[in-house]
Amino acid sequence: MSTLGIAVIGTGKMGADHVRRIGRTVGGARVVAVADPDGDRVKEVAGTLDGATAHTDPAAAIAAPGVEAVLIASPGPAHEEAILHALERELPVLCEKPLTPDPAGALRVMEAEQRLGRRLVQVGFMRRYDPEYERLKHLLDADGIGRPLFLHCRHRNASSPSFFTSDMLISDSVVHEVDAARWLLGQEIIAVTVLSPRPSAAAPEGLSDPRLVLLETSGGVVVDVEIFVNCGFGYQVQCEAVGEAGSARIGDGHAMVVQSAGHWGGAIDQDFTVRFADAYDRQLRSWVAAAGRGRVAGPDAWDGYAAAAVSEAGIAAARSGVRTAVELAERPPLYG
Ligand SMILES: NC(=O)c1ccc[n+]([C@@H]2O[C@H](COP(=O)([O-])OP(=O)(O)OC[C@H]3O[C@@H](n4cnc5c(N)ncnc54)[C@H](O)[C@@H]3O)[C@@H](O)[C@H]2O)c1
Ligand SMILES: O[C@H]1[C@H](O)[C@@H](O)[C@H](O)[C@@H](O)[C@H]1O
Repeated sequence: MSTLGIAVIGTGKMGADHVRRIGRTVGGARVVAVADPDGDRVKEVAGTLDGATAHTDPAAAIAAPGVEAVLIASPGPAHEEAILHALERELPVLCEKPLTPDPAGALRVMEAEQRLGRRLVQVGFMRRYDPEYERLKHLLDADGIGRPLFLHCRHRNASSPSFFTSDMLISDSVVHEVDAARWLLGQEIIAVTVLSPRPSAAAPEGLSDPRLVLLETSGGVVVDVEIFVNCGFGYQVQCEAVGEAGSARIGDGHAMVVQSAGHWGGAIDQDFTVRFADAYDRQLRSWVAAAGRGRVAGPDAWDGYAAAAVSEAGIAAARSGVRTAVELAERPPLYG
């Protein structure tokens, strides 16, 4: 079997994690080039690889010999440029979420794909590959709890990175719930309302954390998302679907409950790299298999665009305090 040569763009926390996964848990692929404007960082990551070239310019990594597919893990605002370089070379892409922070950038990515006449971009909405989310999706698809009415979601991070902004609570964090809700329900999000309580004392100065985000769907379902990125105690992603004939809940993380010395309890994951380890592996395996055939199989640029349009409405709603409608372009036939 031939191995797929991958360029990894951005070698920070997520990029380095993907590089490790490709080496250890994903067969049929190898990293042949890495890029990061931080020269020391990119050399350090390249040093863990056998024969990969290190670049400070993403375009040079994408054009490096042996590159057949591109994995983008740079910050959101840098995604569009790297995707367009990859599409110029007709290379399959796995781009970390968000596809782009704004819908205008996502539309340009879709235009480039439409010029090529095929989909080459997959967005890293890895929750679609999480076994618990998959089970919930199967239940809803099988009408297991009747017609859905609510999704109650909690998304908590132990702490936020230094570069995190109030807008990013929506465009970088809640974007996962936006995609999960669209996928679980098979409906678009049509309006967003954001409530911002008094910030937690643990939130960095100026960060509006936590927030409550209300999403309304085209099918009349209401999705509430508590986003709290400095909760202090760990990483939690929970979702309860309530339907006309029952409810189903995932993300309680009760893999093992210990009872000892007059107490009961278990551990809370501290990080997404632990909670979603399986999902990242399965996402990568699926992308590598499809990319080897020159295709993509998972969430596509339309999904990235729709999520960016909801983020834009959510950011406006948070600033105005007013329910804000989502403006969505017509879905091009390529994404039908
Ligand atoms: N799917 C998930 O659960 C998940 C988890 C964490 C991060 N992410 C996403 O992964 C991406 C990276 O996040 P991170 O946490 O690794 O951030 P990070 O800050 O740890 O790493 C980003 C890296 O990109 C580099 N970089 C900056 N500009 C660049 C450019 N123009 N081209 C290439 N590299 C550039 C930085 O020097 C840094 O090394 C973001 O899109 C983020 O939203 C996804
Ligand atoms: O970039 C990260 C990542 O997407 C995590 O999955 C999410 O929980 C964080 O809130 C976000 O900042």
